[in-house]
Amino acid sequence: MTTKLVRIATRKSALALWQAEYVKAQLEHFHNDVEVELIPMTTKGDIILDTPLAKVGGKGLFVKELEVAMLEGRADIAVHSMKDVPVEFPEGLGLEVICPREDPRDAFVSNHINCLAELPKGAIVGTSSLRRQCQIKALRPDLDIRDLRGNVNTRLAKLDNGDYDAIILAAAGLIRLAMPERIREFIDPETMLPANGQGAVGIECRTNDETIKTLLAPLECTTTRIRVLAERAMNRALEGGCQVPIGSYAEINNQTLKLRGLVGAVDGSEILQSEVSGDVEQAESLGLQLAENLLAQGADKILKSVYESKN
Ligand SMILES: NCc1[nH]cc(CCC(=O)O)c1CC(=O)O
Repeated sequence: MTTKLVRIATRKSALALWQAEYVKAQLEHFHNDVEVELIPMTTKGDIILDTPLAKVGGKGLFVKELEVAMLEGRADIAVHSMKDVPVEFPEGLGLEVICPREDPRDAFVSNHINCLAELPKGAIVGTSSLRRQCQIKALRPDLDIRDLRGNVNTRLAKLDNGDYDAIILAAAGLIRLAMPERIREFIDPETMLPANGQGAVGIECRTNDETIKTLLAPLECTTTRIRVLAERAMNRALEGGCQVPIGSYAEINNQTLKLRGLVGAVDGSEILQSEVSGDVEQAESLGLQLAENLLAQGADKILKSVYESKN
């Protein structure tokens, strides 16, 4: 029996490494003839840390270098947080597997306040996500939203330093990094719609690499794939990357998929929302339908002004 080598291209942040180690452990669990090697690399998104992400522009800041490594044969797979993965893939690469989803909700994190609703007037909240910003602003126009960049640990350090009264992070990151106690409140999707794909880990590989695809197959989670497919279809139709004020969230009950979506003005002055449901087999077309509903409400005008303000 010859051992098969699987090389994982990964970012170096604690969360990226956790996700790569998770995939390594899963591959080793399902196959006794694989050897898995991690190839940590630095991406453009990791380097440009002093500019608000929304202004950096360019989709896929965190994935490009990993993709080049696979195309050049220096790595076999890349493990991504689905919400950072652009909707389109380069020629020759594809998303092969979507793993089981962690909690998709946003988390309210603070050292002295219990929940979003208890924030005093004028409190400083850290987030650099336009999606989080617009939803918080719509709910609480009195809050002072300030930019917050960096990986999960950097953001927590800035909170602990007293720069903010509270920060908003994906619950999934805190859970995976073994810091669930940091979460004061899981923010209900009714209050704040998560980003498409939030909490899900995806695996990308060369589309013609049958050996790797066979090895990856057991890691797939069908329900997560369907949910994320619907959420991403909406984003794709709105031509939204990850740095836009767009939220989407799919849930499955029996065979029925319920998809909610939102597009908001960055200052929270306008929030468009819609909801569709249908058979799980229709995941992608439900995503398109939802995007159309939002466009009919004027989502294109809001998104256009967001893109223009970035230039
Ligand atoms: N944009 C950064 C990013 N990409 C994925 C996660 C969290 C984990 C996930 O959504 O799977 C985070 C951090 C955050 O938003 O708090």
